[in-house]
Amino acid sequence: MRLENVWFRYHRRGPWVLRGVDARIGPGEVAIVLGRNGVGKSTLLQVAAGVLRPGRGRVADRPARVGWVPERFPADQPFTVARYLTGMARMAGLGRAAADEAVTAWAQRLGLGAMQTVRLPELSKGTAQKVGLAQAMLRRPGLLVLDEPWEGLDAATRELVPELIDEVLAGGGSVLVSDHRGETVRLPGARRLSVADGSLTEETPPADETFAVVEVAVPAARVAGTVARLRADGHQILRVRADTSIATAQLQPAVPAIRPAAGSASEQPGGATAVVEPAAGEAQ
Ligand SMILES: Nc1ncnc2c1ncn2[C@@H]1O[C@H](COP(=O)(O)OP(=O)(O)OP(=O)(O)O)[C@@H](O)[C@H]1O
Repeated sequence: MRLENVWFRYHRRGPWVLRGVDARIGPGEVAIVLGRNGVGKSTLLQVAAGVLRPGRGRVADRPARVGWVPERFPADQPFTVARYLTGMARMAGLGRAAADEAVTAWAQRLGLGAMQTVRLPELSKGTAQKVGLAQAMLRRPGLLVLDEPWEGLDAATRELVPELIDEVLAGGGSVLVSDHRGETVRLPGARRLSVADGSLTEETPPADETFAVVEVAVPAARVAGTVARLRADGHQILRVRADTSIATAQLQPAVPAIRPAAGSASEQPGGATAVVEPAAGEAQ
C-alpha cells in the first residue's frame, strides 16, 4: 500500500493536518506511527484505513480487507456484542455459518464469551476495546490498522495484541499501529514512522547497536510461559536447555534468577535455562 503526496484537513478552510505525506507499507511489514499528542497520528491511520479521504493525493493499492481498530471503540450502538460481531462478520463477506464460527472463536479468544448478550453501551471501556479488536480480526485483514491498541486493555489482552499482529503479517498482510506509551518494544522488527508538522519521516535504527546475551534460569515447568513472555516483549530466544546444576533454592518463585552468561551454578535437578538476547533498541 502506498500513500502518495497525501494532504488532509478536517475543514475546507482549516489547517492542513497532513501535508504531502508519502509512505509505502509492504506485505508482511508492520510500521509504528509515532509523534506527540495531536500531531496527526490518528488522522494518518484513518486515511490509510480509508476511513478518511485525502483532500489531495491518494492511497494506492490498499488491500481489499481492512481491519480498523479506532482509539475509542464507538460503543453507542444499540446491539448486543454477539449481534454486532455477527453483523460485522457478514459485512466482511462471511456466510452465516462461517460468521457464527468466527464470532464464537474470537469471543472466546478475547474473553468475551460471557459478554455476548450484553449491549454495547453497557460495556466497560476495556471490554469495548476487545470488541473493537474482534471485529477487525473476524476475517483476517490484508491491512490491520490499530490506533493505540493497548489503551484500556487488561494484561492478558495486551499480550494478545502482538500475536494478532503476527497472524496478519504471517498471512502476508500489513499492519499500521500508533502508540504513545512505548509498548512498541513488543513489536520487534517494526518500522518506525514519525509524524511532525504534517510530514512523515522514517526513523532509522542506529547502525552501531550492540547486543548482550542474558541467561535466565526458570523452573522447568515455567519454560513455555517464560519463552512466550520474553518473545512478546521483543527478545530473541537463542536456545532453551535443561540445566540440572541450578539449585531450586536459587530460583525465586516469582522472579527468575538471572546470572551472567559466563557464570556458574550449583547442583540441583528441575531447572532449565532460557538464553535470550534483547531486541533492537532496548536499553541494556
Ligand atoms: N474530527 C475532527 N475535526 C476537526 N479537527 C480534528 C478532528 N480530529 C482531529 N482533529 C485535529 O487534527 C489534529 C490531529 O489530530 P489526531 O487525532 O490525528 O492527532 P494524534 O496524533 O492522533 O493525537 P493523540 O496522540 O492525542 O491521539 C489535531 O489538531 C486535532 O485537534
